[in-house]
Amino acid sequence: MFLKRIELQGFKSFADKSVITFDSDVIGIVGPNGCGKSNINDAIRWVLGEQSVKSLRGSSMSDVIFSGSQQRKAVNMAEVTLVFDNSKHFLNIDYEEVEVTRRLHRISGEGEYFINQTPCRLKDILNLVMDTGLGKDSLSIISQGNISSFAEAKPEDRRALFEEAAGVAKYKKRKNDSLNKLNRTQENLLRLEDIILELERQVNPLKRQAKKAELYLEKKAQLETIEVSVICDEIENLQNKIEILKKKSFDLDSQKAMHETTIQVQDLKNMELKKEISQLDQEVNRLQGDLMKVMNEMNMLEARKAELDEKRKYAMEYASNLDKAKELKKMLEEADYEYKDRQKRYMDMQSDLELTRKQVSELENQVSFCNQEALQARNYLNKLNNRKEVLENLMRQPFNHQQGVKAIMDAQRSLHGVLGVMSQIIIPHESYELAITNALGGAMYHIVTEDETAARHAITFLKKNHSGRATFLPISVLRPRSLNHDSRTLAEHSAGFLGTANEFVDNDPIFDTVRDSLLGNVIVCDNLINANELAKTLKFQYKIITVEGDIVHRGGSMTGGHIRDNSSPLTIRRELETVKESLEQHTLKVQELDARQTALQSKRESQANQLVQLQIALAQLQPIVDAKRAKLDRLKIDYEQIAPKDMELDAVSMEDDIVIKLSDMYSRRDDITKAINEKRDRRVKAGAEVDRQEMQIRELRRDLNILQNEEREVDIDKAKAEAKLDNALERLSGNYEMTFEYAQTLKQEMEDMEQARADVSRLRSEIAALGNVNLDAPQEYAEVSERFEFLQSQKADLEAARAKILDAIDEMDQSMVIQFKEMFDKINAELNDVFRALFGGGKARLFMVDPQDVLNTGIDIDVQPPGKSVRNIRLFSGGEKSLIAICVLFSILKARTIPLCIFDEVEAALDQANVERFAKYIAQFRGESQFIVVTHRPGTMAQCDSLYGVTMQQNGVSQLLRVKLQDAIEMIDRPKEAA
Ligand SMILES: Nc1ncnc2c1ncn2[C@@H]1O[C@H](COP(=O)(O)OP(=O)(O)OP(=O)(O)O)[C@@H](O)[C@H]1O
Repeated sequence: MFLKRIELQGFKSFADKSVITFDSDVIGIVGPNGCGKSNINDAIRWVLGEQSVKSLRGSSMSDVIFSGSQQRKAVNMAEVTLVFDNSKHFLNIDYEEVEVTRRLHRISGEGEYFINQTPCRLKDILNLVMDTGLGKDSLSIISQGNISSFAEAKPEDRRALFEEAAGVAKYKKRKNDSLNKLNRTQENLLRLEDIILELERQVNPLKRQAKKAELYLEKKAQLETIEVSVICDEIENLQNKIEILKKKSFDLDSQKAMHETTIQVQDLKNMELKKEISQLDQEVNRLQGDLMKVMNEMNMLEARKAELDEKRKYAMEYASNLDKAKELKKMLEEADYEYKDRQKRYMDMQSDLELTRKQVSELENQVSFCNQEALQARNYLNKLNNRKEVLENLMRQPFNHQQGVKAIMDAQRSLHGVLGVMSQIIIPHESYELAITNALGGAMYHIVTEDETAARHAITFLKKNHSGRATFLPISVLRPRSLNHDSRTLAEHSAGFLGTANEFVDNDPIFDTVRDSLLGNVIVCDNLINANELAKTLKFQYKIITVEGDIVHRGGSMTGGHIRDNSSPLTIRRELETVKESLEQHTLKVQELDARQTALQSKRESQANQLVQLQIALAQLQPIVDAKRAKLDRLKIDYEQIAPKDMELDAVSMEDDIVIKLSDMYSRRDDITKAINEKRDRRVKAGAEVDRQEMQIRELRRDLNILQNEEREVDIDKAKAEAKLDNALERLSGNYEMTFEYAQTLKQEMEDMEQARADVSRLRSEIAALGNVNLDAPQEYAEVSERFEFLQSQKADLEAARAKILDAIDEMDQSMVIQFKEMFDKINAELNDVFRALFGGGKARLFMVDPQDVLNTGIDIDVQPPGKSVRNIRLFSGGEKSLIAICVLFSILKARTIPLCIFDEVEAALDQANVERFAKYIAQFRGESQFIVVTHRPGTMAQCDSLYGVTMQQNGVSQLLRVKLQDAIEMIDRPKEAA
């Protein structure tokens, strides 16, 4: 005996607490239709965990709670308890007696489960009865419907019964759990794979972006290191330059001040000279007045003397010889005095005349030489002016012979990215113009553009306007060229090597690439012999040019000679500068010569004038001297004729003599004339000095002008340098947020600043070539790849888990196959005997529809009752079908002990004889299994150890009572109402 007791309260028709105590193995439950017998069956299944409302014959779980009747109110809770004897440990629990309770509350809908009055989960109850044969799918609780549906069921549906019998439910459940787990794992894996795929899609582009960003940052850092040093160097150079320019400006200021002072001093001197000239003029005027006075007095004295001489002549006619002699002697002495005086004056005048004549002739020579020099200088000046005009014309129209270049440069403003023509972009160092001209050759007229697009637009422009052709140099695609390291070393150790052509030009740094591309690998040599030698040494790999413009081409061919007009845009600029310089010098020289010429001429004129004056004076004096001489001679003769030999004459005093006065007057006249001449001479000299000074002042003013221009240029250079300095500081603060002082602490010493600049522009173009850079990419990549790796490892874990689950399922499958097959064979072995016993002969056999697939195969039955050939179970009668099902049920009970079987009118369809066979067969299991049989059939009742009657005395409420066999039979036959 397994089930000891059932306690029901509020369950279906059992409104009151009802307790059924079982004390035997075969118990019959009897009663009229609808009294509540099957409700007992339902109650047992309900406690054992039935969840199907349908199989509990309701539409909701609350239908199991007593719903009231005419006399009774509905109750709010249903509770059923089963009490099991577990001394044989059918239930997997250590208790000897097990009490299982289920409770349901109508209002809350809440269900409660208890094992031995301890609350538990439904799952615990299901686990408790699992594989005991008491499961809801087992044949332990069989109703009439189950029996008839067994025959009708599909082979696949029948399988559950055998699985329950084989006790593989736990495997199946575990397998189901494992499969669910597998499904979840599979779903997780799929989800994970989707995410991994998505991440994979992100990872590679992010990796590329991260690499690009790292490259960008690396190049940026390199650029910063180099450019900061380059900018620092630039700033230092500019500061030095500004300092030098400031000093130069200061020097120029001082020079200017000196010039201005000198001009002031010269002006002052000139004023003084002019004052002197005016004084001299006044003095000359005064002297001329004096001269007039002297001349007047002289005339007066001459007249008086003539008068005196007349008087003497008259007196002499009437005087004695002695008196005559005295008088003659006096006259003789006067005449001698006069003659000597005039003679002396004549001689003095003559030597003055000679001296003046010499001076005049010398001055004439000087004037003529100066004239010649001035003429030559003027001619040369004209030539220079003509050349300047030609060169300026060429400078204004540099591309007259290059139609395409001219068209582009005329339209430069409207064409984007056209930067200029090579010949305008680079400026050769002094005396390298020819060399650079020949190094560039035709490339001198190539047009530099920012990039290929600009060049393409310019070419389209030329085509569209039929404006000729031109060659373009897009900076963005040009690469700097240079001598390779070995060649450079060889060249540097060769005679005459001066450098590469790019080292002999100046240009804006933005054109460095173009310059180096065209000139970086062209060598400059001092002369052709050395150029040939060097070409040989370098195996004719490089173009070599000489300072004179001769060329040794790559491969060894040579070009050279003299070009009559060697003007090129590069040489013109220098030539124009030279021409302008010599124009200035020659203009000065001509001015100087002009001033000298004027001074010499005026001096010569003055001297010539003086000479004429002297000649006139001499010519005037000559007859006077002759007359005085003749007079003296005549007087001497007269005196010797009349004067006695021994006559003593008193000494003649000539103190107050008119002759002396007259001589004095003549001397005074001469002195005044001389003084006048001297003053005039001095005036001429002072005039010349003024002219000279004025010329000097003009020169000083011109120099001052030059200094002012120079100062202006210095100021412009200084302003430019300051603007560049501001720009460099701005670059430092704008690009790198650094002050110059801080940048200096980071500055690295660069061996080759040019190389550093080239590196800066190279790095800049490399950075530009990188295009858009996502600076967050490294961080994003790190995060995504970390997540990617994490998910990969999760995937590996899930795959390992899946493999484990699959292994476990495989193991369970194997156990199930073995266990199922064993039980199936056992049942099959029993079936034939049971069949023969219940059918009174014939044979029956269970078989697997697909023996290859034991885990899923349907189970069919092959029966042959005695004397019948029909084997298909579906073709048998209802009773036969029930009996076949009962046969299978008994076979299972024989193959495997089931502690409790509840049969609910399973034999209803059997005839009397079969009922008895059935009932007797049950009796065979007594001691092994307990049977609770709900029946209407007396044959069955007769085999029961005890019988319980279910009545419904109160309308709608079931009640239980123990009855005897006869009472039971009567109970069934009695109508329900009567009961
Ligand atoms: N929740 C409920 N509350 C009250 N009565 C209920 C409830 N559920 C079912 N019943 C009653 O139970 C009876 C059905 O009981 P059951 O099916 O057990 O009868 P039976 O004795 O097995 O009849 P038969 O011999 O015809 O099979 C019906 O009269 C029905 O009214």
